[in-house]
Amino acid sequence: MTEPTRIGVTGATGRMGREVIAAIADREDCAVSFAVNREPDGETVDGVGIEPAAEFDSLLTSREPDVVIDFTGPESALEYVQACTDADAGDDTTTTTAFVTGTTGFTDDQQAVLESAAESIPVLHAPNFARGVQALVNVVGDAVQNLPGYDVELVEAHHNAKRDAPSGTANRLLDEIEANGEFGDRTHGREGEAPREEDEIGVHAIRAGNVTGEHEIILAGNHEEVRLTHRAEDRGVFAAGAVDAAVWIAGAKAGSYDFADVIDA
Ligand SMILES: NC(=O)C1=CN([C@@H]2O[C@H](COP(=O)(O)OP(=O)(O)OC[C@H]3O[C@@H](n4cnc5c(N)ncnc54)[C@H](OP(=O)(O)O)[C@@H]3O)[C@@H](O)[C@H]2O)C=CC1
Ligand SMILES: O=C(O)C1=N[C@H](C(=O)O)C[C@H](O)C1
Repeated sequence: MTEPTRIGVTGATGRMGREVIAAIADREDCAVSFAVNREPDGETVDGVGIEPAAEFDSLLTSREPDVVIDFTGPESALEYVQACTDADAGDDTTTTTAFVTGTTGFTDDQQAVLESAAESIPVLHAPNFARGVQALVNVVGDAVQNLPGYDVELVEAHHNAKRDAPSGTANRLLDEIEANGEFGDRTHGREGEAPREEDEIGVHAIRAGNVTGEHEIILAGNHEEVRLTHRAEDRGVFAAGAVDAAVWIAGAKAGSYDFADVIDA
């Protein structure tokens, strides 16, 4: 039997960190190597002790995880990926720790830092680890191409503690929409007196209560309407996808990967 993939978990007591630890516990092909947060208070998550994030670098060298799963924030994700690249000697003397991040809200510059880390270690970034969202990404371009001139609006809804808007998933879907049609500006929310521009894409971010994550693309014209909707019912769906990605990427070549690579493998 092959050795289980050893996974380091950041943001371990966050909404997603907890789900990731639970998802790892559900499987036999992987195990938690260590789990960190910034201010551990002796708490455990599913029996896993939480260690100080300040010790992340030394945990990388002492525990040698195959991969780190990160759901934190853009700045911290970059600090963690940098630590993984720094710990990698680029030869056989150290274990290369791959980096899987589901963190969203990166600026273009921050995204570039993630890309440059991928020159020395395997890095997989996905704004959404639900397989249904990947299916939605795959079909939305076709829908747009088949309905030229239709109005396109995107509505996403999340819990009231989410920081970034629009969501990372919304931005990914918008990129796909724009790559498949002739569009003008993205209009974030709408107010005032003028009707919508024919070619604008309306983008609406709802933040309320405990909503796990919903994305809907509306294509409307010619006295008809198509709605493509994904609704996550439980954060476990994201965690399961991230752990699939971690097991898949362990031992991969340095490079930049996304969740489609995992699904297509
Ligand atoms: N790709 C996907 O499928 C999904 C992506 N996400 C994304 O994952 C990220 C986290 O979401 P969620 O779990 O809901 O958020 P939470 O706020 O619940 O948890 C994030 C954790 O990250 C840590 N953290 C935040 N900022 C920093 C920092 N500057 N330095 C170090 N650690 C930090 C905190 O942990 P502590 O302070 O304890 O160390 C916090 O508990 C978001 O970007 C979200 O959009 C969410 C769901 C699915
Ligand atoms: O913050 C969240 O909760 C989520 N964030 C991701 C995003 O920004 O797209 C994915 C999911 O919708 C949940």
